[in-house]
Amino acid sequence: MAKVTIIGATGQVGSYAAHAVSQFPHVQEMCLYGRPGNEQFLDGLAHDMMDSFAARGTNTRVTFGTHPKELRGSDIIVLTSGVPRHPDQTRLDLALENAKIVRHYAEQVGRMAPDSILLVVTNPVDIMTTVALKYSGMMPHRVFGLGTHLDSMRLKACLAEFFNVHVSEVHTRIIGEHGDTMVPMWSATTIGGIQIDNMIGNDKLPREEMIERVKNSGSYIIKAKGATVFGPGDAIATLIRTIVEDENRMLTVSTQIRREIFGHEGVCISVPARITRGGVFPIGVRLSIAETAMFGESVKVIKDMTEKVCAALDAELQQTE
Ligand SMILES: NC(=O)c1ccc[n+]([C@@H]2O[C@H](COP(=O)([O-])OP(=O)(O)OC[C@H]3O[C@@H](n4cnc5c(N)ncnc54)[C@H](O)[C@@H]3O)[C@@H](O)[C@H]2O)c1
Ligand SMILES: O=C(O)C[C@H](O)C(=O)O
Repeated sequence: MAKVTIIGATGQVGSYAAHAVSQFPHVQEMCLYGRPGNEQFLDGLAHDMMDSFAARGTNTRVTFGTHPKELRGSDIIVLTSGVPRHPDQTRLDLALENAKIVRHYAEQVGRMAPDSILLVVTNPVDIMTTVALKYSGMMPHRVFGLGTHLDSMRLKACLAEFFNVHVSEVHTRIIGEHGDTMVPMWSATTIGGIQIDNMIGNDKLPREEMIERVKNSGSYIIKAKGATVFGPGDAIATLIRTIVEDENRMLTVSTQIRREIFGHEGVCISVPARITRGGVFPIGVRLSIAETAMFGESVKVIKDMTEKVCAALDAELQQTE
């Protein structure tokens, strides 16, 4: 049984994720957490969710609050607080502003629930995962980001459509940045268990266009309806279910990588990882030459921005001391 807390529960992604996660029988308590001043909204959200649970026959207890003590006893915390991008912005444009918000909550989590597992959703998610890891002081296997799990699902949907099969027949993953330098792992892509290069019709697969569609999916949806909600919310729910039910699945999430298995270190970036009730553990894999080069590019983009952001946060802290 688990207590799951959503920080940023008043937001679009936070509120939908809270509802989606509450359906799992192992989730005993769902705590809706937000900034002071948002109590009335959180109260309303809790009541609305309880009505839904009565209709669905869900037994999860809903609590809410804005005081850091609410974080105590959490097994899993999902951090969704932060500003979302406008259609003309990139995710990286949000880095400095959101890093301050993530640092604030990471410090609270580190103090109140250091043994929990912290899932970071706030964008740019890879950089925010490093910020959360640094300022929470938690163990690396206990802090991870949604990363390219959502992008992998988006590619999966494109491939299912192209080959006209059920999505569950498609296995694929995108590694690297949740952003423009993401790296499709065609070498790990199968349809009904058959390596994609062996599928008849594969020569007509518009690979470049598909990856462009995945890269632009977030901004396309934001332009059309203001925010991406169901995609990220259900991607979050899958990860939480994997942890609470100790499924030991191998998914692609942002986690701190180690030089000995990836040749790079000092960043959180998406790689295949084993996800259990005990945390998230990156798995070393052999990449093709092209994938290795693209992954190196992705590491560089994330590393440069992470260093800038952490330097700015440290400078700000020194000024206030
Ligand atoms: N990683 C992903 O795949 C993914 C997917 C969707 C959204 N996101 C990111 O999640 C974040 C939230 O998106 P959303 O659509 O729910 O936005 P939203 O505007 O609906 O919600 C923002 C939430 O953050 C809180 N917040 C905003 N500024 C704050 C501050 N200064 N201090 C404390 N809390 C603050 C708000 O109260 C609210 O709860 C954004 O950064 C967005 O880019 C990431
Ligand atoms: O694109 C965004 O800004 C939101 C999120 O990262 C997404 O990919 O849906």
